Amino acid sequence: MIKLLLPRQLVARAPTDGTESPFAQGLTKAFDDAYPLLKRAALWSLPISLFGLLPSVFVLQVYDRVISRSGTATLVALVAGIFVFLGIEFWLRTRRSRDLRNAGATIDHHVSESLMGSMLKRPLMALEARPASAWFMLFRDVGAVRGTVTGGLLGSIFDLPMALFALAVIGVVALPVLPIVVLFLAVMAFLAWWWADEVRAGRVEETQRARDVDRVVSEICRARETIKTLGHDAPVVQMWLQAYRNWLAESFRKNGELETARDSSTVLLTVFSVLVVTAGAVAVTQQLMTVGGLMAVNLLAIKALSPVAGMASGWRGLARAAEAAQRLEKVLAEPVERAASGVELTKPPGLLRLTDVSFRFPDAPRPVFEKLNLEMGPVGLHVIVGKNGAGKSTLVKLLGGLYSPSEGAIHIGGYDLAQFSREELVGWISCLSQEVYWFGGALIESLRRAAPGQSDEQIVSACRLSGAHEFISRLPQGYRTEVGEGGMGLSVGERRKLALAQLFLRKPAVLILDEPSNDLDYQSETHLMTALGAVAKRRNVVVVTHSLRMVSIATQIYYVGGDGTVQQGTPAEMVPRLFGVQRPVPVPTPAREAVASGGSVVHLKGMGVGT
Ligand SMILES: Nc1ncnc2c1ncn2[C@@H]1O[C@H](COP(=O)(O)OP(=O)(O)OP(=O)(O)O)[C@@H](O)[C@H]1O
Repeated sequence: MIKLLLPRQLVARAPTDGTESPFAQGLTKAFDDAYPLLKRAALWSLPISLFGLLPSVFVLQVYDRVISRSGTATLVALVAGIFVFLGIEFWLRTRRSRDLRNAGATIDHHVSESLMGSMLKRPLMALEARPASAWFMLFRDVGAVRGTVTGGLLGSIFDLPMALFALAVIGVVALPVLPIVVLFLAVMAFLAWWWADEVRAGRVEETQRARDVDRVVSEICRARETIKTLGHDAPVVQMWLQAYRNWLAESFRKNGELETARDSSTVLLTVFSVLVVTAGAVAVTQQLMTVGGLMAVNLLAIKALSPVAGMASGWRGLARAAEAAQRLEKVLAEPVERAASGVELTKPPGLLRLTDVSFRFPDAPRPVFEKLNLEMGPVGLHVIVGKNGAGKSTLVKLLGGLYSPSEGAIHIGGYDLAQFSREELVGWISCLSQEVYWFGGALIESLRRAAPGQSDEQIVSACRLSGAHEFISRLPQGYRTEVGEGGMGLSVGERRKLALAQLFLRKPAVLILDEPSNDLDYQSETHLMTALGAVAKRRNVVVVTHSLRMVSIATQIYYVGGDGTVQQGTPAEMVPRLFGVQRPVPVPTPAREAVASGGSVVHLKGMGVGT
């Protein structure tokens, strides 16, 4: 019954398009789990509906038995009785509210969990396809869907039996006015349907425009520093105002319609009361009904009309929820990355091999790479260089298994990357992307999150290697320092050093770093070169860089041409050609020592980079 009453859009099974996402149907499953609670809430509603009629019965009895017959004892009994019943009604209402709250929480929890899983488990390219604000708004949609069971609409649906009971009682105590009540009920139901044009048309223009405002605000918030630095306030305010005014105009129009509907129903209800009293008075004078019946019918008529009026005002929330639900169902059905194979394999050597690899972004006019054949590793410092936009980051995302080749295959130590899940790969190949995001919280905890189970000593060693230990030691709370959201309170270079430490802690076979010396000062870059040179003696280190110093200590250089090709050679061969200098830059002493000594064994001991 409840399934029939609930909006069909919210419980309908979405077409799966043959996708295998474990999160598809997340919404339907959430509603299925909440269903027993909703069913029980509906059952509580039946006695609540009956108890809802008590005040009118009380009024009827007071007028007909107490006032006309001076029955004080009857009045005492009636008052005592109504208080008992009101107590029971209160208890029933709290039970129903609790069930509805739990149903709402169940839906919220399940859908949020599915959405979070679906977002984090999808391939990087699919993740990048939506801006951060779009993801954020999807999480807000969950609240709109939850609102269908915790909001007023379901309550109105549950109260519909009360309307029928009220009509039945009116039929008994005030039959002459029943036709007027039924007529008004029909008029109100028709108006409710008429006003629900948003639901019928399946469009919620206002909601869409509100989402546009949210998107613009979110972008402005993220770019606040850039806006301030470039003094872009005026154009940004214009951009926001345009979106805001669009929304306001639509909201104004919608609210105008709603207010007209509300005002009309208020006036109609007054007209209705006047008609009922008039017809009732005539009926009383003709002794067709009692004065008590006349007084009671006013209360009963309100009970009969209020669920219908409630449904009329609930349409808007329903329209929003239906739109949100459709969007969520579509997103949850989108494919995610493969699940873990479940087969435990020993960590392979870090030899990366690309065989006939081509890669093209969807809808891009030309491929970024075509029939690429390369080998890197299993140890050494492999430096990728090339002009902006040539495809360096794309190449390292392919090497890290974050992008899948359009054609060809990439192997690590003989295993095709395509067969592994992200969780499996991350232990073998760890990447540090160009943009580092640092989660807030105590430094030591955030560092440990990268590689659970590591001792404090191992964490400190990794920080020494990445160069983070020096600045952490200067902080009054040291490793216990609480950092704000997004690493607030740390410099960009400090965040990069922390992220590097996390990478070292994982002890992968391949370390991939996209422009790691960005934001680092001369000494820090020297330290990084020393560390990477040391690690590269035992592991495969792949670095994208524009730094000639970093290039100079490479084992091999890979030049991404931007025409789909990659050329490789030693620094002695490539540096003069690519950088216009005769020989590689002299390597700074510490870095040279590290490279020469196989990573300064003393330096590396216990630093989380041993095999
Ligand atoms: N998600 C994407 N969708 C479509 N095209 C993309 C996407 N990401 C990058 N590109 C395009 O692919 C090409 C290679 O981009 P990539 O980021 O790999 O360059 P890059 O060599 O790392 O550049 P930079 O040195 O500026 O970081 C560029 O032309 C870029 O515009």
